[in-house]
Amino acid sequence: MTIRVLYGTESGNSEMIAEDVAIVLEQHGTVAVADLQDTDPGSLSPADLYIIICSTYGEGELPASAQPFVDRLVELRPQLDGVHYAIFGLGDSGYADSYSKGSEYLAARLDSLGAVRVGEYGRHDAAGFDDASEIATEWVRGIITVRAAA
Ligand SMILES: Cc1cc2nc3c(=O)[nH]c(=O)nc-3n(C[C@H](O)[C@H](O)[C@H](O)COP(=O)(O)O)c2cc1C
Repeated sequence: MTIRVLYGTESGNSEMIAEDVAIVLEQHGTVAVADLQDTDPGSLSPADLYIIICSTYGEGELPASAQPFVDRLVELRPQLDGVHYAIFGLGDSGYADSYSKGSEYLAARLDSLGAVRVGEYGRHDAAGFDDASEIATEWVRGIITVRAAA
């Protein structure tokens, strides 16, 4: 199994978080980090575990680097039964009507194709004072615990 950390970003925060999360995950196996825009939705495999880090932009939209992945996902509609993923959404609750909607949209598309979400939905709210990296690395340790117990 490879743990594949996929990020969708507009201004780079999710990429930084993906790199930090990958350092934690490297203690648990083989890890590969990739931008969602370089990922083929048809390549998602039940043999791997996907850790998705994705922000929200515009008014509840996907960030630029996640958009082509989701467009392809909607077009191809690959069968994702048995594909396990965990997701961490970066957002800002100051955008009250669209808080974290971009990552939620991505998760909903994966779910609709049969993928199985693992563990808690991770979140970082830029309106608060929490350090995104600390929140995300703690969250991903929880994901590993949940997977190990499965
Ligand atoms: C122009 C702009 C629009 C944004 N729109 C939203 C939004 O609708 N909902 C939300 O939860 N966060 C929104 N955000 C906050 C971003 O998701 C947050 O800053 C995040 O950390 C950016 O991560 P990234 O650099 O990986 O794209 C917006 C930020 C900017 C600058």
